[in-house]
Amino acid sequence: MSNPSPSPSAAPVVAFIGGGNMARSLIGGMIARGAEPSSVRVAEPVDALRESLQADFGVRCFATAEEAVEGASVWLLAVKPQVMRSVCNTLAPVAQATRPVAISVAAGITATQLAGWLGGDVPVVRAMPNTPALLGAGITGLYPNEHVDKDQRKQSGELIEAVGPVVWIDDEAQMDAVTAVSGSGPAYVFLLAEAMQAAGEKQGLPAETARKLATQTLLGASRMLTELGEPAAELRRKVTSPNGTTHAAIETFEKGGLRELVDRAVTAAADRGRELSAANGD
Ligand SMILES: NC(=O)C1=CN([C@@H]2O[C@H](COP(=O)(O)OP(=O)(O)OC[C@H]3O[C@@H](n4cnc5c(N)ncnc54)[C@H](O)[C@@H]3O)[C@@H](O)[C@H]2O)C=CC1
Ligand SMILES: O=C(O)[C@@H]1CCC=N1
Repeated sequence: MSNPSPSPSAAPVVAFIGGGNMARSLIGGMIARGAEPSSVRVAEPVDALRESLQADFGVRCFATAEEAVEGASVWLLAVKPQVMRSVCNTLAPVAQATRPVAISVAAGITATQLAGWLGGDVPVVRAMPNTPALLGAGITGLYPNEHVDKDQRKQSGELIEAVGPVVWIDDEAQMDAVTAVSGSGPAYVFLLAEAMQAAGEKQGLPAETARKLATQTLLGASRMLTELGEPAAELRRKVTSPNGTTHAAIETFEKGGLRELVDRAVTAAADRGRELSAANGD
């Protein structure tokens, strides 16, 4: 009997350079959504990380970037910004010979820096995903440089869409704002969860009860935000009875300067992105 399904070889071979937290989230999301493990190759120097990626997802892992990129038309650069330059320099001869599209998730490192470090004129897509990608619930900002053609743009978008929606950014300078809002954003929510749990415990709740109440509340509120299509301010208004309990809490947040504090935190993250770029040179 003939097999009508398309051959797995139709999917591009993707080489991840770096197999840490972000790569794990992306790989986990891709595999859970049907990517063929044999089409994913990972370079990761840490033995334990290679072993766990191989065991958890069935992907092929290598100790060096040069081995991982063999036969890959898409490279996903997922190392720390501080080591990106040396990793790209190592791969430059292969990039020039094989002309892959290089997708970088590194905060702050610009497309011009990446293309230059890879030997010049390389198609580069800057991507800023976030760790909920692991559950297919990520959001990713994407910026293509001038060497990315229509097919590569489509291919990059489809690859990342496996782990959540994408937004294309026209002005690369805005990638630092994307990083500060959604790239780092999950950590802000986790901090809020920690604070709500601790406050609940201080009010006398057992730790596990406080954790359940805080986390399920964040889940439910996030679902309302994403599924009901109502503005956050309107949803907040509906919880807040005049002179009720929520009113007392919200007034405390407002008087304590929560909005200004969030603004300062997001500005600090965006500034740090720009510093990372400057610190790593041309
Ligand atoms: N963690 C997050 O929420 C997000 C991270 N990012 C970006 O993702 C990148 C990676 O961040 P994380 O995954 O959090 O860091 P991580 O430290 O968990 O992962 C980086 C991995 O790269 C490996 N590595 C170091 N040198 C290497 C080399 N020469 N070849 C191959 N692998 C090498 C390290 O052993 C490490 O496992 C960063 O550039 C960061 O800006 C972007 C969006 C969100
Ligand atoms: O903290 C960082 O620098 C990375 C980029 C966005 C999330 N984590």
